[in-house]
Amino acid sequence: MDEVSVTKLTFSHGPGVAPSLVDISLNLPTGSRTILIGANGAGKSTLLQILAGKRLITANGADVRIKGKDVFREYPHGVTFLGTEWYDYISSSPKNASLRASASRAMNPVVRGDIVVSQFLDSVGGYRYKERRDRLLDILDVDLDWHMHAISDGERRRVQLVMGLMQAFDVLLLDEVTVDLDVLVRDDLLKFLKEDSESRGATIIYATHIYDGLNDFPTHIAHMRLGAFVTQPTPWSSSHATAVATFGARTLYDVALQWLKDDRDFRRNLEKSGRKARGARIDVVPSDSETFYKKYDYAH
Ligand SMILES: Nc1ncnc2c1ncn2[C@@H]1O[C@H](COP(=O)(O)OP(=O)(O)OP(=O)(O)O)[C@@H](O)[C@H]1O
Repeated sequence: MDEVSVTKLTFSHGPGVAPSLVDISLNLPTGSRTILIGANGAGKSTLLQILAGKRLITANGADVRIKGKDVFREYPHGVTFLGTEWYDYISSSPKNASLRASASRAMNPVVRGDIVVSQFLDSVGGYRYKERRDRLLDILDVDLDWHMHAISDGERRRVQLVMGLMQAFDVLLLDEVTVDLDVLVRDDLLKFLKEDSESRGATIIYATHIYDGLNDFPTHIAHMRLGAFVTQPTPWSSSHATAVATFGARTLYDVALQWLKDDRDFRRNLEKSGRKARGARIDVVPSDSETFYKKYDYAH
């Protein structure tokens, strides 16, 4: 049985809004580590949020399962979603529903308040996972005596990651959260996640735009464009020869670059055939906003 399986998933963010995911299907084996690659807006976060049970889908024939369980009916234990919000970090397990609810109300003021990291981590159950928490404190180089209101964004992110990862997961849904980590901490974190996945058979899906230092991490890579897979999750090998044979490029970075160039060409072709274009506009008539702001521009 696949650890994660999705069949015929189409999802729109609202009535009348164009779908962000179109007829997605995927199957990921236990212990796999998949990198989702795609331009901004490709649908990576939406897919991860649906897998995390954070977005409801209408009954349109889609089937979304983790560990064999339908994520909308019987949410499986052991799934962790790490996004950019603090309350994302409380495990999706129903056991934590009340903690998640209070976290979503109270977390943002708390994490910027005058609370010491050790107390903060205990307040979200850190004492239950001491051994793993301590390992993460070392890896993420976090000082238990830091005051949450007096640390940098990157340091706050590190505390956030300790909190999110201290409970062992079976499936980790990771929506780019390493952007403000320094490269050494990021590298140590990726090593930890890889080792953790290998030793416990945990499955990871990771959406990112940072491919440096990631070549040895995934077991699979996938390419999303306009809410669909252009390349389904496909086994990845860090051997240059195998990567060239399968994907036509030597490194993950080169593969991603090629895929994103393909995406841009694809979009430009769509624009040529009538889709609304992006980028600078060569308007002859000034827009209403330009006329308005020019009129009240006292700087000149
Ligand atoms: N809350 C929302 N309401 C309406 N549309 C949304 C909402 N969130 C995302 N979308 C749209 O859904 C599409 C997919 O967005 P999504 O955030 O999943 O992309 P992504 O691949 O994660 O992008 P990025 O790399 O920028 O994070 C985009 O076209 C986006 O405009």
